[in-house]
Amino acid sequence: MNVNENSVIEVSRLTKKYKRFELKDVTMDVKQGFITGLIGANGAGKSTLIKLMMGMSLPEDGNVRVFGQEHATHEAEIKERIGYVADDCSYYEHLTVDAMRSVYAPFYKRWDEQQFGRYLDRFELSAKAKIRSLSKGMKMKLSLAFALSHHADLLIMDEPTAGLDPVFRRELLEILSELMLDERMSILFSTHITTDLDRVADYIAFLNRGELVFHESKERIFDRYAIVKANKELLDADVRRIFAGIRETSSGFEGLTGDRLEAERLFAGHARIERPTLEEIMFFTAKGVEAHV
Ligand SMILES: Nc1ncnc2c1ncn2[C@@H]1O[C@H](COP(=O)(O)OP(=O)(O)OP(=O)(O)O)[C@@H](O)[C@H]1O
Repeated sequence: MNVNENSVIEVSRLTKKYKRFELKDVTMDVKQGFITGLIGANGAGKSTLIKLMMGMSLPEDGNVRVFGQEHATHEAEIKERIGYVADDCSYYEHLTVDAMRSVYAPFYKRWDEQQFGRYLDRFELSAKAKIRSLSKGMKMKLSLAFALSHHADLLIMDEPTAGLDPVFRRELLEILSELMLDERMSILFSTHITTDLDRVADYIAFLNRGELVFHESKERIFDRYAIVKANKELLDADVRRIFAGIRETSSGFEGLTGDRLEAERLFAGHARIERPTLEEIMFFTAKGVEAHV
């Protein structure tokens, strides 16, 4: 596979099988200098994909390159350059924040003690606090402080906003925007709170039941997708085929299409055609065309 100069992560035809779940044939990249949001409902496979990207689990098929290299041969160099926030934020609970720092810091050549101190202050975390005494949100902040204190080139966060109050969620998004002022920085974060991405993401990758539905720039997604609202009589078999998901009511229907131009042609003057939110794209795609409400 050719290494794309502009991608920090490239995954190609990635497949991972669990007993009751399969991540199927996923090909995508994470572009350097941009924020990529990974969206999908609970259980869609976001953490599975991130763990494969991190080299923490091995695929049945396909391959992963980070900074153009493979984990099998360059694990230490790759890890050094990634700031990782896991979904479970697992630490040695009996340690203090400071003791945890002395376990964590030696793994990173570019560990920056002052930077870590600044983040602890910013997040109002005490170095003396026992980790077990921290709330879920505070542990997430601590995890972020660690991830941001070794001058990583790539930040990967698995559901960083889950369990956080709206004030800190907004602060996190501000931090991400600050980080992006360094144009070499790249960020991938997964979330099912899609409103977080409306503001900051440049690219969106959408996983549904283990399959990549799209990976495109946010502008392109909103150009391409549309919600059509019309009377039920217009919903014949021919029309159904343009929808990724349909919600029917007693008199009308709402449908999501990935082909706005085709919808405008078919429904000219007979339907309302609106711009969907990411949440609506997720909802309708997960429901599919057979859904009735
Ligand atoms: N180690 C494992 N063994 C077996 N099944 C697993 C394992 N890890 C994940 N799964 C299953 O794979 C599916 C996808 O899980 P995953 O955690 O990747 O989803 P997710 O999109 O991150 O969901 P959430 O938003 O709930 O965290 C789930 O059905 C989960 O039960």
